[in-house]
Amino acid sequence: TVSRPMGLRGKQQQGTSRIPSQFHKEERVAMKEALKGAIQIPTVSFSPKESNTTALAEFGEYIRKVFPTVFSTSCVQHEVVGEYSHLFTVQGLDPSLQPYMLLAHFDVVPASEEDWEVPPFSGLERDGFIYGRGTLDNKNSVMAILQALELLLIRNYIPRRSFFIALGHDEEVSGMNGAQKISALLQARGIQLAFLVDEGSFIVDGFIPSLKKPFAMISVSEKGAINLMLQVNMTPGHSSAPPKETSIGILAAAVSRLEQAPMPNMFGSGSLKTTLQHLANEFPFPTNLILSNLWLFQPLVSRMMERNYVTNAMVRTTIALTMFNAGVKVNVIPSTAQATMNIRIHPAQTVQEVLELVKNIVADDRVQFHVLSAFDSLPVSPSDDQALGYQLLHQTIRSVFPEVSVVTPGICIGNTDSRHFTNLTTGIYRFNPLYLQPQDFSSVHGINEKISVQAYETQVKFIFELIQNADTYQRPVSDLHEL
Ligand SMILES: CCCCCCCC/C=C\CCCCCCCC(=O)NCC(=O)O
Ligand SMILES: [Zn+2]
Ligand SMILES: [Zn+2]
Repeated sequence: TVSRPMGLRGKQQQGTSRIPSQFHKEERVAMKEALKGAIQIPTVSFSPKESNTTALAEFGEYIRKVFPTVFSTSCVQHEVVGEYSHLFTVQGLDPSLQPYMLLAHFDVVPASEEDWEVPPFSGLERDGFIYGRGTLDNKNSVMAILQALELLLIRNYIPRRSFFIALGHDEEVSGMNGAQKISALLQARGIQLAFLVDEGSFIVDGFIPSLKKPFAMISVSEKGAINLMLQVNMTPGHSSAPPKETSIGILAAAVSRLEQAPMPNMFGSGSLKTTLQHLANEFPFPTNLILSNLWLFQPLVSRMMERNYVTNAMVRTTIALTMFNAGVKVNVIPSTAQATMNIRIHPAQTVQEVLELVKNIVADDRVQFHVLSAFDSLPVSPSDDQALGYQLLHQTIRSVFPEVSVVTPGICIGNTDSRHFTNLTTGIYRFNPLYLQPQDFSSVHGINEKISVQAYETQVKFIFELIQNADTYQRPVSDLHEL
């Protein structure tokens, strides 16, 4: 079924006139140049303790320079939180309306220069694309949110509904110093949010071979995670007379067992089932019938989902080996070997259950387990007709991307700063108004990350529209009758 945004009637609210999302040539040039400048600042998070703080501070100066109206308009207050993160409070005209939040982050993962076609912090434009680390994850959102607000304020728009813009500086390494502190600050002020919009999902295109049309997936939850370090200690010694087993060999065998034994397929108890049911009619025969009758074909579909990395990540807990350390010299048998892995937990499992499974697969008492950090999957946000945030996104997708016929709830396989805001709202939505194809997904944390100039302009337009839609929302007629 293709659900329609039932809660919204698209009618103008008295006193607020609609501003068309049309930008003239000079504005469009300025907005892409502003994004390029943001990409050129290497705001890299290396680890929770190591980031490029000079660049983080420079980024703060940069946004002041390119968005002067945001920083000088009286209805917008700006605060720096946790040294480098930014919180903007945009005061709306109607205090009876519950505020919402637009969330994004401007730190990025490292990028090694030699692998890229263009230098990753150059922000170079080539063939209609702006290249660089952060063009999709997530400086595009940071800049588009501020750009949309700048353009609205220049046009003398005064919002009716208050909203916050929160820009985190350490999302790629936990968000503890940025998003978490912003959340605590707002909680101390007694703020509750109507909803929140963050990065995390897209208009997805080409991830399922027989589905030819792109669809918008709004992630209403995200997977849990464990950062786990395995360690083996053995007696060190001379490499000329090695023991039968070394710390490296024991650990390598343990992690190999983990790679060879995937966690169970949880398709039957996950939200991917709901997502596919929403999409069933978009598939050709016989897939449409198969997806409409999951009671019968669930085993078949759950196996189909395992065929590519992304849909596989949606049906099970995944384990990625990301760091491996041992040894200091070629003729010295090391005492210690360490392997660190990043586990993403399917919502149908808990941290404890997954740790038990991992221990049973390793099945070697010489391997020590050190949990570096862990959290369960996030609560599922509402996506029904009454869910304001979901319906506003739905409405805005329909108007900005009229060619997209299906909007569906889904799960985010990555983690986002939004998980720090569960104390402020039950309506957490992860959606980037951009098309994403498998090769784009590979570039996120990978090489040659890029955004088309046209896609970035559309992202600005989307936020420009979303802010105005949040001001013109009217409760459904059925609700009003009940009053
Ligand atoms: C039928 C379903 C097909 C679905 C295809 C899904 C396509 C992929 C959509 C979203 C990709 C997830 C992006 C994740 C962004 C996470 C941001 C991030 O890097 N956070 C840090 C971290 O997770 O470590
Ligand atoms: Zn991100
Ligand atoms: Zn990221």
